[in-house]
Amino acid sequence: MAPIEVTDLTKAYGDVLGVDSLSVTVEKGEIFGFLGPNGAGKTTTIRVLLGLLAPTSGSATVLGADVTDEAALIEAKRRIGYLPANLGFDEEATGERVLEYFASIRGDSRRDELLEIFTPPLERKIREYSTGNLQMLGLIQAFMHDPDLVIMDEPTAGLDPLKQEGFNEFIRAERDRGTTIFFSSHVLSEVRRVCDRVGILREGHLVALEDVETLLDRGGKRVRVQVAGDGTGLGDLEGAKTVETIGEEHQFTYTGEYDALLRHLSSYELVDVEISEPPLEDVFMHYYGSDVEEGETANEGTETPLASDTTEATDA
Ligand SMILES: Nc1ncnc2c1ncn2[C@@H]1O[C@H](COP(=O)(O)OP(=O)(O)OP(=O)(O)O)[C@@H](O)[C@H]1O
Repeated sequence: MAPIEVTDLTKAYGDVLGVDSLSVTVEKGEIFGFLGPNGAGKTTTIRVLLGLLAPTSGSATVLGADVTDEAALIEAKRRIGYLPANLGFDEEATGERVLEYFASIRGDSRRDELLEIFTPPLERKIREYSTGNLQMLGLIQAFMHDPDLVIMDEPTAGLDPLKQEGFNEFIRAERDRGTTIFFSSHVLSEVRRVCDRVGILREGHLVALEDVETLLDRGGKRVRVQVAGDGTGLGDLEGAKTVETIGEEHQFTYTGEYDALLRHLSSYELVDVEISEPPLEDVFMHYYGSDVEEGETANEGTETPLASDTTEATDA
């Protein structure tokens, strides 16, 4: 049985469907990114998987335990790590005390190793912690008992770029040891760097389930061309979108075959051609279409938040 199996899962909050008929399976030893804008249903799914919310219909299992079977779930949770969106640690406790508390429940065989990667100030009280330090403490508690499955809600929120890279390297190494990792994000670039597969959630529905390469392919390639003389008609090609001319350079996003592109370009006198990975916002537009507002997209190479708010909804 796969570490996470979700079948036709629906969670209703009164009239609002947090998740609607969601089916997804996460295989052993993969990093699975659960991507979606605010309100898509990511936190709802995660909370159902941890037994913190009861499904309205459908089913879900984690490490073979039905999430509605309390005894089985308690047993399974010994081998699960969880990083919630809101950590809720005791404000008056020190970081050290928080880790001791979790160690007493589940163990801490990998604590020292984790403290070399993530460096929260353990002697300080939680109320003095910065967002990034709190997140690092949360990551340590999620991994320190050497779980088989780790479920994380927005794990890199608040981490600086260096720590984010440390996190990426760490979870790749964990995956290589056979750990299964499931995490939610609204940042495409983060998911693209580390995940094997991605599920894209929108308004409670799974709108895509892809490996990362396919996800990027669907966004197309970015083509930049400079020609000697007149470039009229450069973007008139099936599969070419968002054609624009900036100075001497013609740019477009291309989702067709290379052959057709090269044949088309060869009819011009080319000065320079660059074909690169799609800007993240093109991938984003492919899946989210009209929901994207202008201010929510970013330039290539920068993070593309689906939205800026990462607050976790509370239970009904
Ligand atoms: N306690 C609640 N009561 C009523 N509606 C809720 C509750 N929690 C979530 N919802 C609704 O369920 C839907 C899914 O919310 P959820 O928090 O799961 O989304 P999310 O993808 O995690 O969003 P975010 O990125 O903002 O954390 C939203 O429409 C939300 O308003």
